[in-house]
Amino acid sequence: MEFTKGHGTANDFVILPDPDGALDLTPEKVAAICDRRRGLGGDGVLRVVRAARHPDGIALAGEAEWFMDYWNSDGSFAEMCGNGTRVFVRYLLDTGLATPGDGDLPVATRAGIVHARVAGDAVAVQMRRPRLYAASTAALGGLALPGTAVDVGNPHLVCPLPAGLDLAGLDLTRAPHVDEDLFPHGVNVEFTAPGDAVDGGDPHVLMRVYERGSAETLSCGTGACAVAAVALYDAGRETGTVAVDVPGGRLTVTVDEGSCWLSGPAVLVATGTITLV
Ligand SMILES: N[C@@H](CCC[C@H](N)C(=O)O)C(=O)O
Repeated sequence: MEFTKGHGTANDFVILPDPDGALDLTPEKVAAICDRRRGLGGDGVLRVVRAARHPDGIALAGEAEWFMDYWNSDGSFAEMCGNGTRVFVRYLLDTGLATPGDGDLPVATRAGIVHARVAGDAVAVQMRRPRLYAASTAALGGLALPGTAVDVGNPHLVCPLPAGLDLAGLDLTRAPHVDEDLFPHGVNVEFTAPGDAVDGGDPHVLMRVYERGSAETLSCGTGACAVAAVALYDAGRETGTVAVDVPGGRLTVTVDEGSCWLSGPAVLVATGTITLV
């Protein structure tokens, strides 16, 4: 079958077109596709299905033609993927499955409808406003790092590093330990440090992430939204724009009264065919 490879700030995905939902995709097949040695390699799979043809999308079919069926690289599902949605939109437009109309392009996801806007290399998606809901801790290599739990449609724990700890030096080859009662379905853990001042005086944050279901990735869009919401809260603000630098590049997050815009580059890099066994 056909595939396309794409990424958003080096968060990379294998895109599988399956308009009628006919593909027998299983966790094992997704894990095999995402294997970086034995497969194509990717942080996740984006299956492109008509909303009306997927059980998780059918209720949204009146609002969006396409459903982003997102899978993590270990074969698990997630409710939402910010960078994935941005790459998904790039794919819809480049392949002509959607046309850039006058308004925003709606995409159905497990976390509801997301609206997208394209400007040159950048794709921006409007998601729900992040909700800060609990204090918790991530344990990493003997360190106990306090953080804030944030719901962006999927779960996050944002842990600003104490002064003196080097973000680049963290060992993220293993999953941080988290409170399994607070996060019964797992959690994405973001570690942050303050960035240099940026023009306009908006907050600027450096971030690394250990993703549920995909281990360390070079970027996480929903994670950047969670990090931005915490940075604004810490600055005594409810709304504003935050530059979030991840190992794969820069994401810009604007939190307003009712939503959160995530913007950054989204590119397609290869197409080909694979045999799914
Ligand atoms: N990289 C994504 C998030 C993907 C889902 C996550 N691993 C989860 O299980 O919630 C993003 O860009 O948001």
